[in-house]
Amino acid sequence: MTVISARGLRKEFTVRVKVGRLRRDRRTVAAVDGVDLAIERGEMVGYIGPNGAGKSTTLKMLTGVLTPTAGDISVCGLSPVRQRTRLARRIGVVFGQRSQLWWDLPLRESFELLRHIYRVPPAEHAARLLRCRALLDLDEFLDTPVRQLSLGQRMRGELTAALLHGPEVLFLDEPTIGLDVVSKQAVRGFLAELGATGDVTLMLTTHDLADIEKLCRRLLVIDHGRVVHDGTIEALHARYGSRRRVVVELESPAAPPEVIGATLVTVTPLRFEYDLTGATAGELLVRLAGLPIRDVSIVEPDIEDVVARLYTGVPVTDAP
Ligand SMILES: Nc1ncnc2c1ncn2[C@@H]1O[C@H](COP(=O)(O)OP(=O)(O)OP(=O)(O)O)[C@@H](O)[C@H]1O
Repeated sequence: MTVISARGLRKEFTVRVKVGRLRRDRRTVAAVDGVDLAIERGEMVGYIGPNGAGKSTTLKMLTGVLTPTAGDISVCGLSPVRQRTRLARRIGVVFGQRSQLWWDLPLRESFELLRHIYRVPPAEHAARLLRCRALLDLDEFLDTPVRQLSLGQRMRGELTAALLHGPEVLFLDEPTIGLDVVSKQAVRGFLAELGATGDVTLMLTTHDLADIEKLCRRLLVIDHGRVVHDGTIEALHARYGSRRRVVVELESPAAPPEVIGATLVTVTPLRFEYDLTGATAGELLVRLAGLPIRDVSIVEPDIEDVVARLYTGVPVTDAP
C-alpha cells in the first residue's frame, strides 16, 4: 500500500537578486521541480542531496507546512495542506533544527501536554513512553527543562515527542545532525527497531550517509529539485561501477599475478591492490596462494564517494 505519493510536485519561491550596484530584481526559483514519489507502507527511505537541493522543501510540502506550487500529494490518503489537522494525527515529524517541545517545561511535562493535544489514551501513552525511555535512555533527563538539554538529549526527546501518538509515517529532517557518536548510535538503533516492526513508514533526510547505510534500503537522491536516483545503495554502486577492492601486503617483494575478473590498480614492491570486476574475493585469494602474504584486507565501495560523484555530475560509467 502506497502511503506517501507525489506527482509532479513543484515549489517555486520568489527571491530578490541583486542586479548591478543598487537594483534588485524579483526572480522565481524552483526549489522542487517535478518530483514524483511512491513510498510503500513500512519502507525506510533516505532522501538525500546536496545543500539547497530541495529536501526540506519537499518534506514541508509532504507534511502540509508549505503549499505546493503545482502537483498532487497524498500522505496516508490525505491531502497534507487541506487536511493538515487530520494528517497531524497520522504522522510524526522531527525537524532537527526546530523543536516541538516546550522550552521551559521538563521533558516529561512536554510529553504529557502532547498526550492531551493528541488525545492519546493514558495507557497507550504510558506504553509508548516506556519504550522510548528504555530505547533512547531518557530517564536521566526526563525532569530537566528542555532549554537545559544538550542537543543529543533534546533530539532523543524530539523523537519521543514525534512518536507518542503512534504515527504511521515518520518524517525526519536531519535527525542526527550535530550528535556525538553515542547519541547517533542511540538514535539510529532506535529508528532501526522502529523500522523493523514494519508498521511505521520512515522518510529521512540527512547529510550523514552512515544514517542511510544503517537504516535505509531505498535511497532517493534529489539535486536541483529533481530526483536523480531512486533505488538501493547497491544500485547506486552498480550505476557508478564502484568495486570491492582487495589490498594485499607482502612480507617480501613479489610480482602480482594476473587474475581474470580482477584489475590491478596499484603495485608497489610490498603491496598491491585489485579491484574485483567479476571474480569473488575467494577466487582471487586462491590465485594468490604461494605468495609471501603478510595481510589481506577487503575494502567495500565507499558510499560517500559515489554520492559525491552523483552530486558533482560525474558521468555514469558503462560498467555493470
Ligand atoms: N522560504 C524560502 N524562500 C526563498 N527560497 C527558499 C525558501 N526556502 C528554501 N528556499 C530555497 O530553495 C532551495 C531548496 O532549499 P531546501 O531548504 O529545500 O534545501 P535542502 O536540500 O533541504 O538543503 P540543506 O541540505 O542545505 O538543508 C534553496 O535554494 C533555498 O535557498
